[in-house]
Amino acid sequence: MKIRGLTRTFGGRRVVDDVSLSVMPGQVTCLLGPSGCGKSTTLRMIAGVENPEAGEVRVDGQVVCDRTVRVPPEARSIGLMFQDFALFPHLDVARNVGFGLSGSRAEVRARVAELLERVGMSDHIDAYPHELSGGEQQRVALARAIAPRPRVMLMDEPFSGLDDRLRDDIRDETLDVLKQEGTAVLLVTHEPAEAMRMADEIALMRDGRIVQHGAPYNVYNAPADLAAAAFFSDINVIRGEVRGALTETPFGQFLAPGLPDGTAVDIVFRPQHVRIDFDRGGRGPHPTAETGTPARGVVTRARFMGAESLVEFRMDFDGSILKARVPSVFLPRRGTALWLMVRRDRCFVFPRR
Ligand SMILES: Nc1ncnc2c1ncn2[C@@H]1O[C@H](COP(=O)(O)OP(=O)(O)OP(=O)(O)O)[C@@H](O)[C@H]1O
Repeated sequence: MKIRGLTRTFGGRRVVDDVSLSVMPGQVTCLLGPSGCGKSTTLRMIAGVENPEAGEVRVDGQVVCDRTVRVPPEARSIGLMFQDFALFPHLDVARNVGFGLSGSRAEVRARVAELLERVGMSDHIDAYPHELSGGEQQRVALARAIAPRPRVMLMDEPFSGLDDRLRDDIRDETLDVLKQEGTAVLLVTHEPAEAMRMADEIALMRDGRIVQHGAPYNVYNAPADLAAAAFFSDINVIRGEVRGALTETPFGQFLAPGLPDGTAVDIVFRPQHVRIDFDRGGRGPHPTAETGTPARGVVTRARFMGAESLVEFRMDFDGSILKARVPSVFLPRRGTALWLMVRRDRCFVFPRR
């Protein structure tokens, strides 16, 4: 599936602004962004229930929507799975799944049986939706959505109604089924963890635009800007200024390639890339190439989180607060002086906006 230049305005505001992306068969792209950034509107235009002002949608190379063509939603070979896209309450599982299928009764019955087997619901073929748990209903909804073999599946927060444990299982199972079918999947979510778990590609959306697009690893480890970094985790920010393609900070020098002298920059790093070490009579550990110069801070808060501790420091150099995530064998007391170092290869330098 390929979309190009999709644009939609509501009340004079461009809620979707020139959005382009493509999803290959058997691939999952997550449209990730905060509430209200235009994700659902994008999906609705692809599905055909909302009309774009500009742009084009292609499924398998065929135009299903542009300035002149408007293929109706049911003829686009697009399946939908939305959180509130309920099963028909008055139909049993078999008839829910077979609802949109054409062919002889025997063919429909065979396809329904195959799909229910695939999603592990064969034992519930005669059940009605109210007799099923949320997870079971979701499995049936998946079987129903893939029954007509759509080339594209659009999913809008489809797992948000499920509790955490179940959600992980259903996500993985759903992905397996869609990959086996070779469906191109576009999944909308506002949860970075969900996107990273499910996506081959993440398209990060903000204010109606795609601000970054790439594999989860790359989007997480090479964010396009400060907001993109902050969307995936807590971040620490220290300020600097560029001199000779470098910026000097209490943690040592950082490269600022391509930025002219005098540019104000934010040096950004995630709490898990902070190392801590003991105070040795007012001195810290030696600087290293990996972690640069240590800087001293005093613990203002430390929380035990199971696998790790979240520790906050007030830094000696300017009184600012920095956060560190460290293995939970460390749970320093409030008021303890410690030395912080940051993984230099995990810091991002952005011009300040
Ligand atoms: N039919 C409509 N009329 C007017 N404004 C609309 C309409 N549909 C959406 N909007 C506005 O467009 C913006 C984007 O909405 P959209 O539902 O696409 O965002 P979203 O990123 O999916 O958010 P959420 O995750 O909360 O659903 C919002 O400000 C919303 O209020």
